[in-house]
Amino acid sequence: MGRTRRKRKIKKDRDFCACDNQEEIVLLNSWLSKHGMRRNDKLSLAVFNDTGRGVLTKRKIQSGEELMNLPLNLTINVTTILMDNLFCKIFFENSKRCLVDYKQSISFQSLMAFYLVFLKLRSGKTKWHIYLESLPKEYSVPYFLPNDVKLNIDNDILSVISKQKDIIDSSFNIFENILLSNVSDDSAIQEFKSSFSLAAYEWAYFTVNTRCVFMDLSKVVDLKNIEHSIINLICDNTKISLCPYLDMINHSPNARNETKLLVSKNITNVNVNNLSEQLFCDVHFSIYTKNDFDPYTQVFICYGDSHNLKLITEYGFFLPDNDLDYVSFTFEEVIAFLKTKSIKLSQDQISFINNHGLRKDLYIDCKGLSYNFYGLLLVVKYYYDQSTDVSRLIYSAAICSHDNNLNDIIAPMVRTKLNSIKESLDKVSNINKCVILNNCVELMCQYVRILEKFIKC
Ligand SMILES: C[S@@+](CC[C@H](N)C(=O)[O-])C[C@H]1O[C@@H](n2cnc3c(N)ncnc32)[C@H](O)[C@@H]1O
Repeated sequence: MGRTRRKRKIKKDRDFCACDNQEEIVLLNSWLSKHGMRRNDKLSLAVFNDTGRGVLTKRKIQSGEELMNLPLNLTINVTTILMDNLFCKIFFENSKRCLVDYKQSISFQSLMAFYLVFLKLRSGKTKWHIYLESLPKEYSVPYFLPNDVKLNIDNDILSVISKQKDIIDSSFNIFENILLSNVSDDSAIQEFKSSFSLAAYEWAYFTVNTRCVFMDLSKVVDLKNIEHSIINLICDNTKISLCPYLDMINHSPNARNETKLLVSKNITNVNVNNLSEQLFCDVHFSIYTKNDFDPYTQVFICYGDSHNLKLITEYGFFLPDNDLDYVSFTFEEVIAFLKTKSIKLSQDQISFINNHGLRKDLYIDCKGLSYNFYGLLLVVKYYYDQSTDVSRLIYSAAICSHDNNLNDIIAPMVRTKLNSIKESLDKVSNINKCVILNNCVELMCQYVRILEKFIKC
């Protein structure tokens, strides 16, 4: 094949379509360079067939290369919120003593989401406008599934959605109340008060959920002496940040990368009252890869070791053949099943189970029973067996965790779960598929494979 034909063939086989010419990306790129972002010049944005929008390298990247480097001022982090006086007025110009009444009552993620809704409403009046316009308009997490579709998806997925809903609803209510008791006559805050909605907050919550990166600023900023700051509202830590462009990189479980905070001047432990934009021009957030990437392939980072239940419910995507997937059972479910087989555990057995922490982490994965599930069943089967030392068996369970006698005890329960997942799959097969539902179906099929393999063993 000649050079030109080879080039043409490579182009034809490509699994992506460049998107650097789209208006919002052109604007994003020039906004980023204007504000001092330095990025590896091999990188550009593209839409990939399998993963959607992501980062492409046009030339070979080698392990150890920096992918990009952002001045702290170009990321939305805890200091950005603290320095935004108008936003802070929401809490300070208030008939309620917000810092006292709502002390440690919201997560930092919720506050970030509230701040994003505020920025979004301010549109062209803040420097973040172009960045916000480049964000996805919607997210493919099951949280957004219609209620009638939710009826037939797996319980594990439903339980995550319900926890997300609790957090979102309760923090939304707190922010609504804070806005109601705000007394500022600033027109921007007035406008925000009348337009703050659950739909906007949900979008912002999942923007933060799917795009934030870990960023520890505790060496640079003093986040301990915070009596009069809105950090008082936070019940967890503030170590997450939104990083434009860096948040365009998709996940691969095989990727390895590291981030660093590069501080060129002597900036340490700055008091939250002395923060200034200027100060942080000299602090940069850098990410470099520990992988090699071939020309015209996608550059990935790893968001952390994750099973598909987490990837689907928190990020809205699915990885095929994910060995980390498992089907979980609750202790109560197992006990109820044993009762149907006339197996009732004695008080001694229950105490042994509690003392050895065997009530939790009961699951089956592609390798079989989890360590705790194996241990629990050992207690069920051998606790009163004179010839067996259950404690010793549990400690050697990590090495020897296959015992058909144990698997047989719970086989009927596993079969019932398997059949119920299959029934749900049958029901959803009649519904028009969307990306979200497809992801849920993929996970349920993965559960079926895991349970079928267990029963066959
Ligand atoms: C940090 S953002 C990455 C950029 C994003 N694709 C975009 O267009 O803005 C994370 C989101 O990208 C998508 N994503 C990341 N890794 C993926 C993968 N391996 N396969 C499919 N989608 C992925 C998911 O929607 C996830 O919530």
